[in-house]
Amino acid sequence: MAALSRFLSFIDQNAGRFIQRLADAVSIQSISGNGVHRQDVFKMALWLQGQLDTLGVQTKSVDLGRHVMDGQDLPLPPAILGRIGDDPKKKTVLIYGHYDVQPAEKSDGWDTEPFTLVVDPATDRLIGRGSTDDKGPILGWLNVLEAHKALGLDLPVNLKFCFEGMEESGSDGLDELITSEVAKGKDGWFWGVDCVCISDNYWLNSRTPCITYGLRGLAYFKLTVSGPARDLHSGSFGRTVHEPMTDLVLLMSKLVDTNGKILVPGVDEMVSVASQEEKALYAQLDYSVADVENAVGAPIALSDDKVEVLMGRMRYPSLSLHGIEGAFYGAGAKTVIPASVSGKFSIRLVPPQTPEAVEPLVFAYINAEFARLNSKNKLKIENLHGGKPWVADHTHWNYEAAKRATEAVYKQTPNLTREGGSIPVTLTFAESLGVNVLLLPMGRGDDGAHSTNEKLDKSNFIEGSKLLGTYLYEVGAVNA
Ligand SMILES: NCC(=O)N[C@@H](Cc1c[nH]cn1)C(=O)O
Ligand SMILES: [Zn+2]
Ligand SMILES: [Zn+2]
Repeated sequence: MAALSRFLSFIDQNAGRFIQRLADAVSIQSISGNGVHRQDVFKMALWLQGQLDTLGVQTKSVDLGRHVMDGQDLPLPPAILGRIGDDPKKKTVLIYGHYDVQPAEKSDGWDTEPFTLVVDPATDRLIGRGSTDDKGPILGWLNVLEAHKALGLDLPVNLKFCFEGMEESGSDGLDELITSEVAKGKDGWFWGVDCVCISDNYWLNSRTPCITYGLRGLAYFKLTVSGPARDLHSGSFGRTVHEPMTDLVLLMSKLVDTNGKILVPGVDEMVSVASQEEKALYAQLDYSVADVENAVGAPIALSDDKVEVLMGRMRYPSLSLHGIEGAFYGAGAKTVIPASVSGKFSIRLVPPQTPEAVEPLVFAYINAEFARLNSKNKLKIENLHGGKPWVADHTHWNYEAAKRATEAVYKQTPNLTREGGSIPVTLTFAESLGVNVLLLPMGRGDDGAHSTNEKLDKSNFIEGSKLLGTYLYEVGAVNA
């Protein structure tokens, strides 16, 4: 049997063990967004490095220094770099993924314990935090490596790996590592890379695989309004002082309208209007308004027009309000006037927008709106983190290889998409290595990444592992 067929059979035969390995990974609470779980992120890094070592990958754990998060000085989780194979006749593919996850508590509304992988026998879903974002895809690469090692097969390409533990919280330290390695030339870890593959996004729906050539960028803001020296009794001080929460809610209400239009002057206007030709590309995609409503679990799409909905996700910027720190949110009816409250919101950016171009518009607008309130409270605006949008050449051989692999595994033509989310390091790889970057997702559009009951369908994990391996064979066969 040819190498590829043996690889594919091995994945099917070992599905049970692969799911158990995913359960082991999910059980490590590698939440990067707070200090409480930082040691778990380190534990996850060690676990991942151990797996790669066992599978014959030469690895190194790179210390990325320290950073301050919510006033706490914390060690940054390491980048786990790896390489296997150095045959000059073969192409070299760089794989990126992240081993950190978003926070999750059962009380958020999960039906099961978030860090215990549950295999639902009724739906064949693998439910748990990180199952689809991004532990499932990372383990897909481990499955490919294990199959080749166990079968004594040579990999069709040389592989390099870069796995980070801070993606969900701004990728601190990673850009510096990549640029310093690139500056070392032939001695750098990324020397000789021909293309990059990232599996860290989702199909548009739950039936059609896709390959992705664009990501939105991000500018994340924190808006703090403070007044009294301490929290106040609303009976004693209501209507006697300027209340921070009132000011903050008024400011937050002026950022975006209920149809998604961004109200910060100049932000929406930076983006060109789509031509009829471009709209035709969105019309071709296998997608419907029902797909978005199914993914979010309610009939709340902003438009009945599929093209408008798709462009809202892929082609236009969006502004979302995320939360208010310091506000009363518990059960009961506490009659407090909070002394200081911070609103969090972010803008997803598309070309030609950049965080640097958008930030002054946001600051100027909010300062002007705050001045109109004639409040004696104090306002502070911070830009917490951000990243530029990215668009790739989808006619490149890297995309052609991914398309052939998808057709071979799924017997379907993939949707060619731009993703609404952000992976800031993508642009760093594209610019500093000067090579083509491809996004090859494993999970479906209804996986609920970042949400409650996050899942990866078993078939997506298993067929997705086959896809990643088949893609490597297709790259190995390219003559460019
Ligand atoms: N799977 C990619 C992803 O979820 N990226 C995050 C990145 C991010 C930035 N700040 C917080 N998270 C995203 O929200 O798009
Ligand atoms: Zn991710
Ligand atoms: Zn994520």
